[in-house]
Formats: sequence, C-alpha cells, structure tokens
Amino acid sequence: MIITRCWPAIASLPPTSLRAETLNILLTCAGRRHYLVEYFRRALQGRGRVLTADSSPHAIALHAADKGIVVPPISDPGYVTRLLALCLAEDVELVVPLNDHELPVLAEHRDRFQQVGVEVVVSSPQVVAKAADKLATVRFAREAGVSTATTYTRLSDALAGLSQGHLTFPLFVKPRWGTASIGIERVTGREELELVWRRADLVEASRGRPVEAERATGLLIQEALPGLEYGLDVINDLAGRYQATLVRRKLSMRAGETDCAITEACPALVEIGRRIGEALGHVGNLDCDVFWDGKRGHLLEMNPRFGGGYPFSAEAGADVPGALLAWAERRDPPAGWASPEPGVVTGKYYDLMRTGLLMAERRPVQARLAPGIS
Ligand SMILES: NC(=O)CC[C@H](N)C(=O)O
Repeated sequence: MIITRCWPAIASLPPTSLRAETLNILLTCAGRRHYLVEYFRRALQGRGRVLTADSSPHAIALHAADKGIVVPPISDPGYVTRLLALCLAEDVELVVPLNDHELPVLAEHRDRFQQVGVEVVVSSPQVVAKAADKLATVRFAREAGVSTATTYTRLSDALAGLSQGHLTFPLFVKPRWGTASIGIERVTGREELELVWRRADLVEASRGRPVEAERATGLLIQEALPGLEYGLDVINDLAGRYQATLVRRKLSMRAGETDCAITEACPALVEIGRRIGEALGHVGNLDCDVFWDGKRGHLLEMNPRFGGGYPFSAEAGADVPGALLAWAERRDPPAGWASPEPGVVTGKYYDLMRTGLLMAERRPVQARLAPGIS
C-alpha cells in the first residue's frame, strides 16, 4: 500500500514527501487516445505507470500504455467492480475516464473509489447530465449569462419561428443526447427541414421508440451560430474550482473531432470559459465548442472530459495531466501548465500499430499444410 492512498493521513504531510512516491494512472475507455498516454507519461516523469482499459483488445491505447487491460463493456453490471479491483491490484490512484457513456456510471460511483483512496476525475451526476443533454446545456448557458444557440424541441415551433423571423436558415437537426456528431443534419430550407424531421421520426419508430414522445424530447432544431468555431478546455481542479481556460481556433473537423487547430490567446473567450467553469463546477477538463462572432462568444456544446481538442493545446505546451497529478497530491501545478504558446498549428494524422496475431485462424491452415505439427 502506498502512502498517497490514505488521504486523511497525508493531508498534513509536506508535498516533497509525496512527490517521492510512485503514482499510477488509469485511463478508461482509452480507445484511440494513445497521445494522452504519452502526455500522462511525460507528466509522471518516470514516477509511475500509465495503464489503459478498454473493452476491445484492439484499442490502440491499450498497446501504447505501460499496461493495457481488457475490461467488460460499460453496460456490464460488473463494470465498476472490475475497475475498482483493477485499481487496487495495480496500485492505481488516479482514474481518468474518456468516454461520454462512461461518465454517468463513474460519476455515480466516484465515492466508492474515493473510499479506497482512488481519485476519479469525473464530475457530479448532475453536471454530467447537463452536458449530455444539449437542451439542458442551452438552459445552463442562459442561466450562466453565456450566449448560446436558439433551440426548438418541436418542428411546429421552429416553423412558427421561421415565419415570424426569429429563426433563419441554415438550421441543424440533432439528437438531444447525441455524441460524436452522429445523426446531425444541416438543413437549408423548409421542405428539407420537414423531410429530415420526418425521416428522424421514422428512424425512431423503426427502433420501437414512442415517436410522439420522442418528437418533443429526443430531437432538437438549432440555429447555426455565427462566426469562427473555437474549442475551449475549461479546467477546474478536483474540488470543482475554476483554474484556467485553454483556447484553440478550429481549422478543420473530421468525424466530429477537431482535426487541425491553432492555439490563440483570446481574453474574451478565456472570460467565457471562466464564467462557464465557475457556474458549472465540473471536475477536471470541460471540452467546449464555442463560436466567436468578433464581439461575443456563443456556447454550442460541452463534454466534461478530455476531448478531441485538448492535444492541440498540449502540443503548444499545456500540461493538464501535470496539473491533475499535482492536485491529486495537494501541491501546486507545474509552472506554465496553462500557458500554451499562441499561434501553434497542429494537425492529427493516421498511423498504424500492429496489435496482435489471430492464431485461431492460422492453426487449421498449419494443420493442413503440415500434418502432425501442432
Ligand atoms: N469527441 C469530442 O471530444 C468532441 C469534439 C471536440 N469538441 C473537438 O472539437 O474535438
């Protein structure tokens, strides 16, 4: 058992006595986020291991980590128990969940981890729900005094809004609880809007969902926001206190994620990040999509986790993993952790990694070619 597991006992210890100890980190639902393994490894400076977990043995991040562990899917009733056992067996002290569907599950059980000295970088169930529900996000933004997209939950209301001039094309039809840009349709005219809405209704019906209920709750119609699209990471500490905002201008998107971006120092957007972080009180990273029209910023969406935009700030010098480790150990974050160099342009690219050899397929072939050899 390592000393930093016993939180009450260590509260009074000087920071240096903690820094000497090892500290292992687990990234869950790690998927393709191999770059995060590298960022956490760098932040650890050899003091501990970066472990990753995923339900697929082919997840690249499993193979990039010091140890990759295949776990049951999030929907498995034994998921949390398995993660807890894993943390104890591997001396993990910091868990960083990376998947939208996993956040509500771990948010619900954060205290079970805390009881055994494991810190999970996850927000409260209420915050997670607010970010997952795009209608709740709109309401949150209004309450926090942050501009957001005009949003309708019914086709008839949107059509009335168009007639009265409250709304103009293009519009977006999107699932209220959507993720990864799945099911988002951009529409440029009335007929197209009605067709897309009707088609979405039919899809819901074909899945056996109650269409009448879904019509009012499951789909949203939103105006297109004006200006340039930015990505923000609003960083709160482990107690939910606002610390910093990292800003990037998106240059291109691919499959719902930022593909290329430039870091910018934009005080007005940092101010919006501060307002969001203080009002929400989330834990750790909050990935936000914001439009800037030259005068005002408009919040579109938020994800309370490391998002696809963080690596663009990391490549310019940001060190959120270093800050999370520091807060977990009750010391100050490394100097400059939230001051990435402005003007750095970074792009993602594809790479390949050999992750295994499917022996089961090879055996019958070997047996046929060379009888007697097993
Ligand atoms: N997948 C995510 O993390 C959401 C997208 C993220 N906001 C991005 O721009 O990359």
